[in-house]
Amino acid sequence: MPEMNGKVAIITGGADGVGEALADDFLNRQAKGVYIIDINEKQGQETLNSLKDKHGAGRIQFRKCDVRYTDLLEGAFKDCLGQYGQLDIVCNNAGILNEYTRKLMIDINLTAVIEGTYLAVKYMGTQNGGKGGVVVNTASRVGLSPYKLAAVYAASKHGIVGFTRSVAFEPDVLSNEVRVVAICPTIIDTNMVSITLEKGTKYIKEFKQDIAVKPMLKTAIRNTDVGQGSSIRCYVCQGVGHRAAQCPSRVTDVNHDNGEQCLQCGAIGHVAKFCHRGRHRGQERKSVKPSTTTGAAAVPKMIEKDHLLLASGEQLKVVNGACMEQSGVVEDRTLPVSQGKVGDTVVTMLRDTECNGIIVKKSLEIDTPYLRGMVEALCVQDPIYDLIVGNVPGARPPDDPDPVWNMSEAVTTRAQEEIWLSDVTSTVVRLIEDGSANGTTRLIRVGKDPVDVCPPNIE
Ligand SMILES: NC(=O)C1=CN([C@@H]2O[C@H](COP(=O)(O)OP(=O)(O)OC[C@H]3O[C@@H](n4cnc5c(N)ncnc54)[C@H](O)[C@@H]3O)[C@@H](O)[C@H]2O)C=CC1
Ligand SMILES: CCCCC/C=C\C=C\C(=O)C/C=C\C/C=C\CCCC(=O)O
Repeated sequence: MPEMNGKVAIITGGADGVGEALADDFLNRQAKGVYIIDINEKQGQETLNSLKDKHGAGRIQFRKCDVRYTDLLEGAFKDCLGQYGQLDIVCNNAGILNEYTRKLMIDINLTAVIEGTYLAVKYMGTQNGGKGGVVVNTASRVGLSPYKLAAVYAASKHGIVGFTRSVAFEPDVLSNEVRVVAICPTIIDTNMVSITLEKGTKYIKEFKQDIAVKPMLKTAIRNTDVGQGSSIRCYVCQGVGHRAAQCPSRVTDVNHDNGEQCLQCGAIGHVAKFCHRGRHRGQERKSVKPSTTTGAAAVPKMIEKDHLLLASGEQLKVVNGACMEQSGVVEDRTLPVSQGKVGDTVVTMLRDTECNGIIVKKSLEIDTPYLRGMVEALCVQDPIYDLIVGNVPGARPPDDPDPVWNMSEAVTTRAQEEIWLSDVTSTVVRLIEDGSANGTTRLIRVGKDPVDVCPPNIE
């Protein structure tokens, strides 16, 4: 994939599991160099050799280092820069799950991630001779909500999430042109799972009961030999005897070329979340028609798996399938979900690239990090979020919310309003309660266009 072309990445905890898979993926995407840091020398050498066999010797390095020692970690950063002359991406990924060694776990999972982030700013920052770059901190699903079977681990991951969300907007970090993001995966069948269930927690029985009632998680670890030690197992295909880096099934996975049709640009060979064509040109996307022209036919009736079933019978994929549990409950905080305001009401909003309109419960004016001003909107009784901002003119891309937007200070100056509204003046729309017996909300189009009332049963 071209976007990694010529980039150099450091990956901590890269000898195994998620880090190893990241290394392999970056190399497949034509990264210029991947520099693996890991405390496990034997595993590191093994991974180094297998990645060299696969990708060639010059593009992969391994350095034994315990991330808890910041001076040693800094030595590795310097060595990487010496080897490749540049650094563009830092993945602070090393982590453990052991509820019996609490301080150690916080040191590795949280403190080392914090130090690794500041080292990344120091060595990639534009004010320090670098070209800027990206920091990717590996948190977890349990960094976003409580997890009673691994409380200290969950605390360390909550710490990563809180730190990442804060440091990303630290003035020094912004001015150095370093982006800082976190990833929050749910359970992945790496050695971490088998090791944890062997000696990292006393709640093995509870964990097994937990996953037994969660089909998605059960699938994710379906072949883990709990308590059988750490035999080499591929977490991609679940097969024994090879690692993810050597997994034959990864070839298509890495290229995202599985014959599926992209909902954004219509092309075959990639899915919407990997679509680059539509990325900053939301208006070209064609998965959902603009709201006011669709009327009742486009009103979502119910969620079925990862689709909205429309009254017309049409099915629309509304958000990434990964966020839909089989129960139909949407719960994935890794989506671009933010707080926003509709009038004076604080709402949870989703910046949804699979949608071309705006969906609100009731709205006159919105104020969010992705879009502000009067909007044309589809009114739905129970949307999956109070406010969904699709690919309407003026909407910022999901990975580029307004960095200075602050909910508590969300006030609009007249000058700002004019700028924000410049794109939408032809169809300024008001949502009103029509006061009819059934309480139906109607869309009333005002502004430059003649007044036009949408079908009454739009809910
Ligand atoms: N496996 C899972 O279900 C999930 C894992 N994660 C996170 O993903 C990250 C990677 O985990 P996995 O690949 O699953 O585990 P893993 O155990 O397969 O890999 C972790 C790597 O980190 C290295 N490491 C541990 N302590 C270190 C230290 N002090 N210094 C340097 N390297 C060290 C290990 O040697 C190992 O190679 C961790 O931060 C973990 O918390 C997040 C969500 C789910
Ligand atoms: C208590 C034993 C946990 C063993 C799992 C091993 C590693 C997990 C690493 C994580 O980061 C955890 C990710 C997800 C949590 C696992 C199950 C969560 C069930 C969460 C839920 O209730 O949906």
